[in-house]
Amino acid sequence: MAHRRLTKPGRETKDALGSLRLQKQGVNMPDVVVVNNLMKKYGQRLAVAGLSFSVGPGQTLGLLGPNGAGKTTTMRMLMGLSRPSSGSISIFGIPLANGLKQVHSRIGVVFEKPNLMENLSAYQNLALSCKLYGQPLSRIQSLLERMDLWSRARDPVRSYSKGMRQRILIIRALIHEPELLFLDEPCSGLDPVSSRIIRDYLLELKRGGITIILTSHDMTEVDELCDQIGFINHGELVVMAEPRELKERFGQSGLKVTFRQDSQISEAVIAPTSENLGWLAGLYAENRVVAVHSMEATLDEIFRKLSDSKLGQQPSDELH
Ligand SMILES: Nc1ncnc2c1ncn2[C@@H]1O[C@H](COP(=O)(O)OP(=O)(O)OP(=O)(O)O)[C@@H](O)[C@H]1O
Repeated sequence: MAHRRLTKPGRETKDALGSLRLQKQGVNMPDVVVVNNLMKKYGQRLAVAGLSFSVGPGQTLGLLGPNGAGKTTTMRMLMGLSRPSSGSISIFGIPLANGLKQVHSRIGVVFEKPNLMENLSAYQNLALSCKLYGQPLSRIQSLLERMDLWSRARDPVRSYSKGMRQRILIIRALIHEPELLFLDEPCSGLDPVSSRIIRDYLLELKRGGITIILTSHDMTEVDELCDQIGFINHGELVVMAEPRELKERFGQSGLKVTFRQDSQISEAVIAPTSENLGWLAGLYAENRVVAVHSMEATLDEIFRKLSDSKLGQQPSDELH
């Protein structure tokens, strides 16, 4: 099933699709989320130390960082579940300090902990959400089919696996066709099949123009889904950039060289320095090269680099 455009009927063509068209034509649309100098203290502990960033319409931002970096604390403040110690958040141009009421119907939230009604079936859980948001029950079947769960729709949620629960949570967050979706580690601990179903669905939503903010430890997921990556360490935003830009700036591309050594085949991964290229030229001259493959820097490698505390303390204007 093709997911319907994630805006209220009637606004569909004018707002969301129109916005995307305008973006493509180079007309700047207002940011969906604007975060300014956001801080959160737990007693003396500074969990979030002054984050500022914005997310444009239709963008997917991934918040990355090591354990304890402040990602979930940031998400909880964005979701309106936790009050910032200082700083501000505005969503659709409306300050969150005024309460969630004005933006509630336009955002979808997937909490880090499943909070489904265990004794009810997936269908009943989703029917409750439909009633809450004034949505027709007819939406449920197509969403469950899309997430490959229709055959289990009448089973109680307590009999579901973790991956199935997660898919239900995502459907529930989308039942009212929000324009902005928050996901805290959407595929954490899921098998590749469940992760694939969820990621494919998120990619489909992206194509429909939804704005997404997610946290993740999975670099493949972030690389595939995110237009921007915000790397947080010690509660600070170390860098905010496109995945491609991160790889160019912080990654080290390399060459994998397969060559003959004595009567054996050996492999070496080398950085493209002049010394290494000289060594490679020598191998070519001796007709010992079997294959050379270029290797792109991975986000995993960059994650390790950025988690380094010294890099985390670089002045922000060098990195932003
Ligand atoms: N309710 C709380 N009370 C006290 N300290 C907290 C609370 N919640 C989080 N913290 C602290 O705030 C800091 C940031 O935690 P947070 O959960 O935001 O990190 P994270 O980046 O989401 O980590 P992870 O990747 O492990 O989920 C940590 O030092 C954590 O111990």
